[in-house]
Amino acid sequence: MAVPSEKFVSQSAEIHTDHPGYADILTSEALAFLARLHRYAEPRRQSLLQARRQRQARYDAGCLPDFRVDTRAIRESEWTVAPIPAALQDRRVEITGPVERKMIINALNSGAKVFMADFEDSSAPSFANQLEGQIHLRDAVNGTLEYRSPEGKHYRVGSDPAVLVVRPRGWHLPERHVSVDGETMAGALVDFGLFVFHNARTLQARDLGPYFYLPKLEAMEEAALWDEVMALAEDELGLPCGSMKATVLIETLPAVFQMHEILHALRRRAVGLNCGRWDYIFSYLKTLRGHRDRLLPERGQVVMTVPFLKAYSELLIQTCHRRGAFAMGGMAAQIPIKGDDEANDNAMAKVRADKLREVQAGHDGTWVAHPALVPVAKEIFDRHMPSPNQLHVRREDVEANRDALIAPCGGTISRAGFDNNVEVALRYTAAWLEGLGCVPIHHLMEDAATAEIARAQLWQWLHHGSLEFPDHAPIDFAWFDHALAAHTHRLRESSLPGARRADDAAQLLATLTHADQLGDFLTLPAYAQLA
Ligand SMILES: CC(=O)SCCNC(=O)CCNC(=O)[C@H](O)C(C)(C)COP(=O)(O)OP(=O)(O)OC[C@H]1O[C@@H](n2cnc3c(N)ncnc32)[C@H](O)[C@@H]1OP(=O)(O)O
Ligand SMILES: O=CC(=O)O
Ligand SMILES: [Mg+2]
Repeated sequence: MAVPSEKFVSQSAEIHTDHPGYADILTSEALAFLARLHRYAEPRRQSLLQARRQRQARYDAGCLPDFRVDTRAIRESEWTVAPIPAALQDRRVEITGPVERKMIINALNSGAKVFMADFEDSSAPSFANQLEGQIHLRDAVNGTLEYRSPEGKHYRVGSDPAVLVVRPRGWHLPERHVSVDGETMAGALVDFGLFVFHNARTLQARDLGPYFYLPKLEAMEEAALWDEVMALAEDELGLPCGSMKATVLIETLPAVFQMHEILHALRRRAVGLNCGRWDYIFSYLKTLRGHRDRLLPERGQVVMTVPFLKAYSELLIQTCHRRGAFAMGGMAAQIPIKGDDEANDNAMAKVRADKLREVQAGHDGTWVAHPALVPVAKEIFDRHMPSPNQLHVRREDVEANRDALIAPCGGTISRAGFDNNVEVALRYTAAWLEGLGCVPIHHLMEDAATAEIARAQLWQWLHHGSLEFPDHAPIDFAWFDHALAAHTHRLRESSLPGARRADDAAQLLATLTHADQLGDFLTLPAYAQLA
């Protein structure tokens, strides 16, 4: 049913929506709060994004990332993060997922210690998705979240739910439906601002946060801006300073060289760092896009035991534990496979091996993508981590070695690996344009980060030229164009997620892959086409 467009105006914050149900999220007080956050943070956000571009220009000109000289004192002096709240002391298994009503209930009831409600990698940020997510989270915090499926199954949050941690969008993404003083707001501040405005006091009254995961940071100054935004919000909402807590995803290559600095910038509220391995691999590709000697092989070969990823995860553990913060592991891409026991056993064995590596290396917890994986990961962490965390594992054997962190990664590019990247990038982008931020493809969880790897690898392999498949056939644009046309046809004719947007996704992928420069984010041009 068509509903009239509503327009809310409050102290220069303007929002357009066709859904009357958003009125109790987009109250004039909430919009005024968003406007204050925007005015405080926007000039700095813009200059931080500019600093990213300047850094990348230096890498493109041949420089390699390294530890900072000007922040040596932070790395070398002794300090720790502020005490960590009781609710976050044991994070052995964290489930992540989009902010969809049924999935939130399932995640909260999954037996995981933490649920990361995701406005980021697993969300296609249509205004409807983001605002409905806010409604669902508000209902979850108020204890009223329920869902009745079309089959009549009734979903309700149980008595011992996971602790809620929210991941807003990264600093780079705009929210074009919200403007202040004629400027488009940052998606990050809209997600963060609406969540804290509606829930912070309720959570605080229950000694439960608000708690956040902060994605895609590249520098300590970006962490400092988050710290100040949270301090401003605490002040505005009457919360004690430092009551909002943050776990930072170390998922960009520049950030791995500033882990102490990032924790230091957030030290009154930092509780840990997380190995966001998929964006980290994407960032390795993007940061080193001009360096032919650092091409990556096909995605299946870039596993956590290759030298540059092993060095990253071990240095993260050492850094966190020296500072009294938790070192969270990351996401294995395997999900349960229905109707094929052998394939499912193999997938579960891969998840188990990944979690065993993490707990034995010293991680304090890990991520899973699906409720059926909670007991799998929990069993491993329970067996190898009897205490709530392993802050005592100091990993003093680990060396902060720049060359190890950017070590080239040997391997091959098979036709199947190339073809899989075309299929994943296409199908994910098409599903995203339909409003789905996470989809299973060939029994793997695919989200924005994994799709970024797929399309960045295609660009890298094609633009560095003279690469060959193992049978010596050239890896060239003719092969790419042919594979893209074949997958687009197949998707368009299917009933898979993304079928309706197959052609739009194909056009976007072709443009990005043929472009002279590797685009910063797939989701930026795609956002222009998202409803
Ligand atoms: C790189 C990163 O950033 S990783 C973090 C971001 N990525 C994620 O969070 C991944 C989240 N996972 C998902 O979205 C899903 O698991 C998918 C898309 C991969 C697979 O979803 P589906 O195909 O629906 O899985 P499946 O059919 O097996 O689901 C079975 C049940 O589990 C539920 N479920 C699946 N994944 C989740 C989850 N992450 N959280 C809560 N519930 C879930 C389904 O809703 C379904 O519930 P129901 O039985 O009550 O109907
Ligand atoms: O956000 C997590 C990642 O792996 O990327
Ligand atoms: Mg990520």
